[in-house]
Amino acid sequence: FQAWDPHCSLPPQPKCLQLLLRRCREAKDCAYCPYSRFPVGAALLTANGEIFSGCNVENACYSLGMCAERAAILKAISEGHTRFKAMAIASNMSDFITPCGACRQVMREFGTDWDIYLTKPDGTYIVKTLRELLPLSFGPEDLQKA
Ligand SMILES: O=c1ccn([C@H]2C[C@H](O)[C@@H](CO)O2)c(=O)[nH]1
Ligand SMILES: [Zn+2]
Repeated sequence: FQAWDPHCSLPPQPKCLQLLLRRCREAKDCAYCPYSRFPVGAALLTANGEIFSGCNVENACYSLGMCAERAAILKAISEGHTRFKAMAIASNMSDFITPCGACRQVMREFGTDWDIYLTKPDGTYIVKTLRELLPLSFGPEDLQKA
């Protein structure tokens, strides 16, 4: 199922964006977070128009918990997708949810000019590029500079 026209380089169109926003809210409802009771959902739009979602998955060994954003990226990579257009993130917080530093770095591995939609439960959102979320970042290209 193609959620979005892969030949178009513009941001997700309204219909696709609504789907991306819905998919991150649905993923949040799957969160396994008995320790923090802080459910998060993410939905990742690939360059060919597919959506991969993820939720946070915690563990009795607290440090082994995984964030929703990385769960979505790991699912997409594992199914052969490495080019991403956008990610939407949802939580139950009254403010816009914003990804942790570890997730920003993992997102950055796959480019700096894709869009991250930070949402609130009331359905409002703000959009930031990865470059805005992680300025002066270190990435794969930098390894060639030594
Ligand atoms: O952007 C975020 C912020 C937090 N969490 C998770 C990690 C942990 O399971 C819980 C509380 O930090 O929320 C995410 O998945 N994504
Ligand atoms: Zn994170």
